[in-house]
Amino acid sequence: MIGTTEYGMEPGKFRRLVGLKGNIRVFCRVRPVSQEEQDSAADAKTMLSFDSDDDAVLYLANKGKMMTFELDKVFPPQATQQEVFQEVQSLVTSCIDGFNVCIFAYGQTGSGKTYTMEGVPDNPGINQRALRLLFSEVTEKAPDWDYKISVSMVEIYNETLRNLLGENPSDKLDIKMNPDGSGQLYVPGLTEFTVQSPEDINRVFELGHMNRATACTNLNEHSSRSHALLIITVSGFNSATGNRTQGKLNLVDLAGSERIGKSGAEGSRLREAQCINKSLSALGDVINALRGKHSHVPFRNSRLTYLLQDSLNGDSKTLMMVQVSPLPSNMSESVCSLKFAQRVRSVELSASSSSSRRHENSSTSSSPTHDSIELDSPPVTPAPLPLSRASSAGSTLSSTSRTPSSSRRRSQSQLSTGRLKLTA
Ligand SMILES: Nc1ncnc2c1ncn2[C@@H]1O[C@H](COP(=O)(O)OP(=O)(O)OP(=O)(O)O)[C@@H](O)[C@H]1O
Repeated sequence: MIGTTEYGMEPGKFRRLVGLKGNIRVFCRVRPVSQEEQDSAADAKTMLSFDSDDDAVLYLANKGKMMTFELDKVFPPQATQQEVFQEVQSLVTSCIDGFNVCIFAYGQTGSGKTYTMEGVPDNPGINQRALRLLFSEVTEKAPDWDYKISVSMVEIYNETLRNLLGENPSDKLDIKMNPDGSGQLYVPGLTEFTVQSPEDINRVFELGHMNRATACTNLNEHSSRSHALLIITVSGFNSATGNRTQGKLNLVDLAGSERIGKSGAEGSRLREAQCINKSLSALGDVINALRGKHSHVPFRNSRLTYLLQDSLNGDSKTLMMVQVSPLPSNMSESVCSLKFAQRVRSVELSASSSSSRRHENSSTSSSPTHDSIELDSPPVTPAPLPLSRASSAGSTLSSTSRTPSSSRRRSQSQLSTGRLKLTA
């Protein structure tokens, strides 16, 4: 039945889905029509509709045809920030158990990526809610475990990395292979802040926002054309057993995905669009190669995929939040985004049979039934605030612990030491 859905879902349904390791899940969020858009009657009528019986389906009326998109979850315009976060929070907290997690917001400019990830001051998005939840989880009393939460913020603009929590955010960062022969990658000079209080969380976001704004004349335009990454590392140490864990949560607000042809870009705009195209294509290629179990995964084809290498690999968990504008004038971009989302999701289906994918069963998640499914390139086109800065050795949070879910907890021999380490 087609109609605006009642927001909500079968309890526990997605809990099982997000528990799957090594898989990619695809959610879609449709942003509301703004007051301004409503006032301009020409572009106010949405072509999208929802299924009140199935919260994973989106319908789109396009050129007289009704297109159906099946995803893992569709959030209608009335979905709140809290409701969206509720559906991702078990993914977020799995990094306390040692998992690497990536959540990407993908979609054309103005489709709501930043609203979903960053949010607005009085209604924060996934980034802030995630950091607050992780902080409160690890500060819960539990014997024996001590945790450290450290945070980095990076922007990738025209294939250049900027250190948004650094003293000199204009400095360009590089990704390098560790010379110790460990095969690990690291980013020399990347700032990691140890979060020790809720106030630190506020400061992190204020500083990151201010540093992002300082190097550009128009923050909105600039943020549309760059990727913003919040990287949260949670390290645990059990003083009774000597076990160590380390998990990483990467929250990524991708650059706008509009196509170059449509935007008619020239000069520096064309270069920006080409860089965006390159990195979004590289992301698609990496997902394709990983799920197809290709012998070579082209992580090095873009800074974005190179930086996220250890969080896309192996038994990491990935969620793509595809953002869609409800306006008819954005329909062709919405179709492109949704088709890309379906392809990403169909790649996931190769990793577990459709009959088993709604049940937690890690053995199916890593045994693809197809060798490879082609994934096309996605469509393209002030002074710092004082903050408790981590030393290069990293300071631990005092008396922070939580009962570990020991069956899923992975021991690791090394803690991050102020440099972001990536497994090659
Ligand atoms: N779910 C929502 N509820 C209310 N307002 C929203 C929602 N999603 C987006 N908006 C508003 O729509 C506008 C565009 O959203 P946003 O800036 O997040 O888009 P974007 O995809 O990040 O764009 P860009 O790629 O240019 O950064 C903003 O004014 C934002 O506040």
